[in-house]
Amino acid sequence: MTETIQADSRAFLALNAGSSSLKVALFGATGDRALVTGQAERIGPEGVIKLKDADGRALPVVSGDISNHDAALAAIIATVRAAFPGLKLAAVGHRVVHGGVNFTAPVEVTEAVLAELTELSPFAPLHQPHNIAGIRAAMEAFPGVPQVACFDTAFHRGQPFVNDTFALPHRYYEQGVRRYGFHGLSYDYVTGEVARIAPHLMAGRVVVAHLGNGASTCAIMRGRSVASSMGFSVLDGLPMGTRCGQVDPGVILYMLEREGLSTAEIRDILYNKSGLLGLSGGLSNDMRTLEEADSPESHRAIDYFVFRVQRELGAMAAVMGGIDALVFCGGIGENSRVVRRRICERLGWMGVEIDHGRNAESATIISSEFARTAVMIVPTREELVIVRAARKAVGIATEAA
Ligand SMILES: Nc1ncnc2c1ncn2[C@@H]1O[C@H](COP(=O)(O)OP(=O)(O)O)[C@@H](O)[C@H]1O
Ligand SMILES: CC(=O)OP(=O)(O)O
Ligand SMILES: [Mg+2]
Repeated sequence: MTETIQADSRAFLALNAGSSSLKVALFGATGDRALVTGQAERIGPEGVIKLKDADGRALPVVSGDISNHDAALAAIIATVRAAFPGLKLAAVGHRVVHGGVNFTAPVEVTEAVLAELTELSPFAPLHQPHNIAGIRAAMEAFPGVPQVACFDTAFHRGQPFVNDTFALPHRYYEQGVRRYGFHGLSYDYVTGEVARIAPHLMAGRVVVAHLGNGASTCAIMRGRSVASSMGFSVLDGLPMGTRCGQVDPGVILYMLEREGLSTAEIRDILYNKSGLLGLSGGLSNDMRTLEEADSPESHRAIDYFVFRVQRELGAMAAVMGGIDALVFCGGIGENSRVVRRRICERLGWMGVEIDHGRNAESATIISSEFARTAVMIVPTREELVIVRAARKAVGIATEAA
């Protein structure tokens, strides 16, 4: 069946709790090939768990309950344990969405670190509590094994002040009310891949569109993040599965003053009831379902999504004075040919022109031969970035990708 991990070998587990998914990967001490990859997706009543070994064979799932993130995590750990009896881990790496001002690099988790991360939960309520629960669950399941937290915000921390701040009284900046940006583990991986596949492009101006259940864009100049569409919390920028993306703050005042809503009710609207779900009149937060529905409600949601991605990509190119490459990643960016095509059709003015055949095949390079701007698809591997950090934390050098 599955490849066996020898008793003396050291394995690394990566956990990545997204808003709609819980992704997992098991790696050996070296190499980029995972022994197991998989995920619980559409977490909720219709959720499913799929795990496969290095050869793509499905692992038998131990428990199918994935009505919430905790149940999904328990089922995933049980499944991995059953597939690798006697599994010994050298470290577990975790995606942690918010690292605030202080966490600018991966860190080994202690109770003090957990306390600080818990303080940041209100700014990423769909993620941070699951990230922290994942760390606690892994501490319990694998006692004594180092837990390494890897931050989505870290990749962006070197951004220039003008992209890092809001135009609020300066004391807010001092208090840590900043434009952090997220999806940094994904952008880190994509940056490495573009540098490997097309080094001349990474030496220039690259715009990445991470389009998943959460979505953001990032402007990357000579390999460094200089701007991102997400801000202080994971709400800003693009519309997402259930999150609103950019809204005029006056709308929040309207909800408070005119509608008399409580902060809990407003939080629920902004995080859970908006985005594709809200726009489609409650039809779905899932792009696959919306594409299949082909109804006025689904069109409304997809049209807005495409329009806002177009706007944000234009903004990212503008802050760099132009663009050399556009890269798609995330569940929608990697898989939805229709959304990619529709976005790219609106970006001809910035030299984007795709080859429809390559786009239909989801090829690595989908721009047409003579297009001024390269367009690429890079399936993101946040779990690999996490495992590389976990290996580093326990003193195993990671070979160059
Ligand atoms: N084949 C596909 N076509 C269109 N959308 C897809 C496809 N596969 C996945 N998606 C979309 O990707 C999104 C989930 O992205 P993902 O990056 O996995 O989520 P998360 O943000 O939870 O990590 C969902 O909206 C899903 O519908
Ligand atoms: C930061 C964020 O929105 O993450 P995800 O896309 O995994 O929900
Ligand atoms: Mg994700």
